[in-house]
Amino acid sequence: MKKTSSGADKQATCVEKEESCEHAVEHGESLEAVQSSGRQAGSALPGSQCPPQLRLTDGPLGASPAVMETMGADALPLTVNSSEKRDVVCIFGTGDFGKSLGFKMLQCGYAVVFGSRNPQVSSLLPRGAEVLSYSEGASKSDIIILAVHREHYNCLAELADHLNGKILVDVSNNRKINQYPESNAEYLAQLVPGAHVVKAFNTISAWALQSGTLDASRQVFVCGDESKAKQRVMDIARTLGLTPLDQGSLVAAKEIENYPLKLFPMWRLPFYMASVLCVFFFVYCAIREVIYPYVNGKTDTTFRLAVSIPNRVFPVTALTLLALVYLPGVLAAILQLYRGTKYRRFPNWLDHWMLCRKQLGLVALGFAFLHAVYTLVIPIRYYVRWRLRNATITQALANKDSPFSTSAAWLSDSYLALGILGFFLFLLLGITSLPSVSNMVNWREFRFVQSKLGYLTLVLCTAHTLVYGGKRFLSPGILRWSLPSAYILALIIPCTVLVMKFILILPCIDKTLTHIRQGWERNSQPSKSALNGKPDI
Ligand SMILES: NC(=O)C1=CN([C@@H]2O[C@H](COP(=O)(O)OP(=O)(O)OC[C@H]3O[C@@H](n4cnc5c(N)ncnc54)[C@H](OP(=O)(O)O)[C@@H]3O)[C@@H](O)[C@H]2O)C=CC1
Ligand SMILES: [Cu+2]
Repeated sequence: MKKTSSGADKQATCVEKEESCEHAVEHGESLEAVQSSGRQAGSALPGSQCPPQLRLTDGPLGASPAVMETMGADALPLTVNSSEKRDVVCIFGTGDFGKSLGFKMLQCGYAVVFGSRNPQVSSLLPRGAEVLSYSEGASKSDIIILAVHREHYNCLAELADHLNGKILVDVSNNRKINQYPESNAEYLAQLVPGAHVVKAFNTISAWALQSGTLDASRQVFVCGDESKAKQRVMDIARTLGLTPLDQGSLVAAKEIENYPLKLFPMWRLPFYMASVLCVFFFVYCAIREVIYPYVNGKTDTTFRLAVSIPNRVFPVTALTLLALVYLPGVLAAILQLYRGTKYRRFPNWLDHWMLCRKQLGLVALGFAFLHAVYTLVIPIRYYVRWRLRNATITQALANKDSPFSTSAAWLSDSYLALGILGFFLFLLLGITSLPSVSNMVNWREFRFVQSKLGYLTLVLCTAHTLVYGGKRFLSPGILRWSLPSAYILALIIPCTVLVMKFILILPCIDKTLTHIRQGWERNSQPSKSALNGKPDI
């Protein structure tokens, strides 16, 4: 989310955020959907990738004596047509990032001029690039990419005259989060006030640019105060086959600089929730299925710790996590109904929870997958084969046969069918949330899959667990030390979510909620806090 400084801006951001949340809540899907529509808008245009491979034999600026060695045979620059006039881009700094970016730009048809402290000794630069001093390089282009560390920006103050009116692209990163009071881009803007500073490319690694493995990091977050300058940088990013995302004014640079330093920010909460659930259910099942039999009958059932108990913990965790994907949407809807307006911020914890729903869903899918694998090995387990054999022998010795029970067959088959269908839809949800797939579907399709199919998955998986309980469900015999089976606990959150959702879609409640989401407010007086831009919570 864009960082803004003024109160009015803050309000705009707040409303914008709630708009997104509102959509998300309305349809119960992940906010990723909201982001995905932005992604689509900013995604690389078809055909904006590097042009067909035609070798450049000579730089557009003429082969200067400073043209350096090649970066290897496969690193030869490729371009459209050497006779075509190409944009000239200047890169300051001939380090790892400068070289890799220059190489990629040459490949994509740009003319590249490097600015270096020592143009004569810079080596291993891509063929076709010219190397000049900083001031000479700056005079060749009106767009200059600074592939230099922030610590060395002070030398740019001397070049201020050469940089006036130019677009300066800051690509720098820091070693620590919030290392300096102001962002590197803002610091640069202070050093060279006459230039238009744009922050971009800091989330792309030099290695990815050079090796072409850009799958993981195609997104380029761009921010700057001058919109034309920003547009030009975004055009360059598109031409390089990247996906530029406009993050607003230069104030956003601080957040953009922190991105590469954050380790899985959106995955932390899902992993934390999953770990807590796993540990809790593992200990719970161990008490019921290992410690209880030992205390009561001195039976050693520790072997259950390897397969039986994990195969209880995984499905129970998967189902609880899946319900936790849909719980914040329901809570947000209730909050909006209670407040009678959508123009108030959700509490931070709810906001954060909403934002990591996609990750929560994917972690849940991982556990569901483990449950499927563990279930497949059940027939080859020694314990299971031993029990089957024993039951058969006992029956044979007693000369008895067990009558076929249609209801038991129905229960077992419905349990399996619900599980298989639930898992299939779960997989479908996971696949459609991948950026490569979500970029291919439109906003309506994405919403349909993540919301309608999502709830259907939750219904099927909850039903799968209910049928598993079957007739034993409420029999007191399944209590051990008054503890019910883990699957009964696992049903609490999913059933609560489904009941709440069911109430929310009742016509009378749904109508009010839809009104609120369309901007209607119960108290017609505008909220004071909404006017001065302060969050309510
Ligand atoms: N490496 C990466 O994967 C990424 C790097 N970045 C950012 O790109 C910038 C450059 O990184 P990288 O190329 O890895 O760094 P390097 O250390 O490899 O290169 C930095 C370059 O800065 C120039 N420079 C200018 N003034 C000085 C000085 N006083 N002392 C030393 N060097 C100076 C040098 O070029 P010359 O000798 O030609 O003047 C040097 O080669 C950094 O801000 C970094 O945060 C961003 C994303 C990824
Ligand atoms: Cu199951």
